[in-house]
Amino acid sequence: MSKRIVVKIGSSSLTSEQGGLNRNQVKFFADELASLHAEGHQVLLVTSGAIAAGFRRLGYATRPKLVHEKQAAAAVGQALLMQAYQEALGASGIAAAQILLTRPDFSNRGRAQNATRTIEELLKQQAIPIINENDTVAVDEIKFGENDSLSALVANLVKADGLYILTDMDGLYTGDPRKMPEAVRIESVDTLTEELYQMAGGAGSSVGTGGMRSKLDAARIAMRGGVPLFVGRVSESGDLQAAAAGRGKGTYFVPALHSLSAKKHWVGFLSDPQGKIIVDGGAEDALLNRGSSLLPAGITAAEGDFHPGEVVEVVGSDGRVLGRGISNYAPWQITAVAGLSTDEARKRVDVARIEVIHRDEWVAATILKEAHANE
Ligand SMILES: Nc1ncnc2c1ncn2[C@@H]1O[C@H](COP(=O)(O)OP(=O)(O)O)[C@@H](O)[C@H]1O
Ligand SMILES: N[C@@H](CCC(=O)OP(=O)(O)O)C(=O)O
Repeated sequence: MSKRIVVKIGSSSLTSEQGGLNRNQVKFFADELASLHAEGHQVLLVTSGAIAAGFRRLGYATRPKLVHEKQAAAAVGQALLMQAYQEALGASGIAAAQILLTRPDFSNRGRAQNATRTIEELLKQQAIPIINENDTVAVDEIKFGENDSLSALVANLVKADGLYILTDMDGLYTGDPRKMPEAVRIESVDTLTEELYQMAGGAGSSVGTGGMRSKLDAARIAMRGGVPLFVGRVSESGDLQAAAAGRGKGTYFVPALHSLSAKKHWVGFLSDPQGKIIVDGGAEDALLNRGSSLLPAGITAAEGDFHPGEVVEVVGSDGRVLGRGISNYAPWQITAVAGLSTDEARKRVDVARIEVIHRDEWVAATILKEAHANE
């Protein structure tokens, strides 16, 4: 059966500690991806390595530490990286497509939809989208730094059937095997516990960034999106196909069966609320206990500067956050109809939908907390 597969390859698998791209490794991974592609799967690649590939070419002796230096190194290395993938995938007749993303590309629904549409078209045309963070424009507050979380967000965005995070270690161990030789591999994980986080350490080499800790962060994102995840090593021909078939050298993370719709997932976990709507006790009960939409009658006020279609928090009369949803109204329209019956409201405002927040575009705070508790 054809699957949609996101593969993430870390800097440590593609570059050497002294800097520079290992073209043989790029060729090896490109061939692995081409094999999956030839089996009829839709393949997306999230690749790191721009900074590590570029710093020596730019004249730095070691991987730079300052943000603008890393950005400069990435600008050089990203071109080298893409050139190597183009060449290696081209040999199998596959077009390699570069996509550079930053955090707002996920939190802004319009941008997320645009990215999705482009990716869908590339997949339809049998290309392999090759994704990295847009390092030259990402500043501190919006930077992923490592690509593990980025790959999980991509997997959720495209509703992947699986995410494969490839690294230099064959899975998550009970401790960092570089420091604890007695550590043993964990074969499968269905709940992310504090204990697991204690076992996961930082990066294993000077070119890697997040270590196993950032891979667990990625697992948290992928699992709440319902995407199964594999973290492990692909070092011999056929390893990636084996991993995709459930026989990989690594750890499998199995998400809970139920998951939110893509839209609710975006509202709950990716969006950036732009304001607040304050509601009375009746609306609170309707939203939290009766699965209803938010109607004008239960609203007391709106705060913030948001536009219809943007996400807002819904707050009870005591200030507690009840959840968040997409507002179909601007704040002035809410003020005009707050407390009115639906019929009265219809006479005062011209809106696409009379529900201020539709139930399909609403996520209760309890669901968000539950998701965190299970992580
Ligand atoms: N509990 C653990 N199990 C396995 N590896 C671990 C663990 N804790 C820390 N690590 C380290 O994580 C490294 C992989 O992450 P990282 O260096 O960021 O690579 P990448 O560039 O592939 O993302 C391994 O080389 C290993 O040294
Ligand atoms: N965007 C950066 C990623 C940095 C990095 O090393 O990430 P990772 O391999 O996930 O630890 C780059 O391409 O260099």
